[in-house]
Amino acid sequence: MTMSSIKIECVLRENCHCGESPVWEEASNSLLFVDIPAKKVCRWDSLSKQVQRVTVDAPVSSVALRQSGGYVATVGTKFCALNWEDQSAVVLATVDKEKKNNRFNDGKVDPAGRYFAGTMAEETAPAVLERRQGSLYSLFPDHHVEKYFDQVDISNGLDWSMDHKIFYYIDSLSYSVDAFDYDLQTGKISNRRSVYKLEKEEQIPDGMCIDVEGKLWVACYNGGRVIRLDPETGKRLQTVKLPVDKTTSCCFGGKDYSEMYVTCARDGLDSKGLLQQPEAGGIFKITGLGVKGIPPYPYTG
Ligand SMILES: O=C(O)[C@H](O)[C@@H](O)[C@H](O)[C@H](O)CO
Ligand SMILES: [Zn+2]
Repeated sequence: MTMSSIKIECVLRENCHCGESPVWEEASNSLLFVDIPAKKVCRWDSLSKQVQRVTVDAPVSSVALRQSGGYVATVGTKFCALNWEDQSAVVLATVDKEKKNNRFNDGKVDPAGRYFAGTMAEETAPAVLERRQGSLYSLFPDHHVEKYFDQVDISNGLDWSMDHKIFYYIDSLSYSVDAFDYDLQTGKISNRRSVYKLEKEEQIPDGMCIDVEGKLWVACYNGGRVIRLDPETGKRLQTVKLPVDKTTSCCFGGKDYSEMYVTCARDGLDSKGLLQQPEAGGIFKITGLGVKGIPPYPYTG
């Protein structure tokens, strides 16, 4: 029998307007993340506890590792390469050129090194935006872009099954976690279906990651929690509540990927909410979950 001793700790009081896209970088013992409206990519060193920040020229919605060094990020409607040393961003591709109010949102690299990311209309307030303006794309290693579908409200969490045969995806305002069959060789998706519908108190599904047992962890915006789902049975297995409401995304990291890191937002809280949740916008670490994650895949282009 194993005793559950879950511990939740705010490891960094960053006051992010909208923290997102946590990614563990094993080589530097660091957590990468972004603050979307602040246009910042951040790197928190878990050993020294120091943060480095790079400011870019548009809202930055996701960051990922790059095999050849540095990072890739989605900035505005551009896929960019980010050089950490000189803080420069080079555009690799642009999407949604005719949609001036759009920006990228969540993104993640697939097991073959393609960078998937979707778009959305810019919000006037959290979850308030022109609907069905977004699309899902991926940047291939040769820098060409493929579009999968349009009509997306808020393109959000994404990950792949352990056998790489399923792609999981969240369009937040559908209140559903969806699955597609995935062809790793070609990067093609097919056969969309829902694997979980959020309950009312779970609020809005946002970022997502998978664990080694193939279960999905979904951060619930306004729900102040991450939930663990079994995509095969459609059942929720676990709820872990956090002391902040606007939980946006999660990833595994730390020693052997046994810790979970959770980002959250400050934007959208009123003055009372800010007083009640002083750590809103910080980075949280959850230990004692008893399940590990997997290393992030690097972009191979
Ligand atoms: O973090 C994101 O993915 C979006 O950019 C946010 O704006 C929230 O998700 C949204 O407001 C709630 O759905
Ligand atoms: Zn998100």
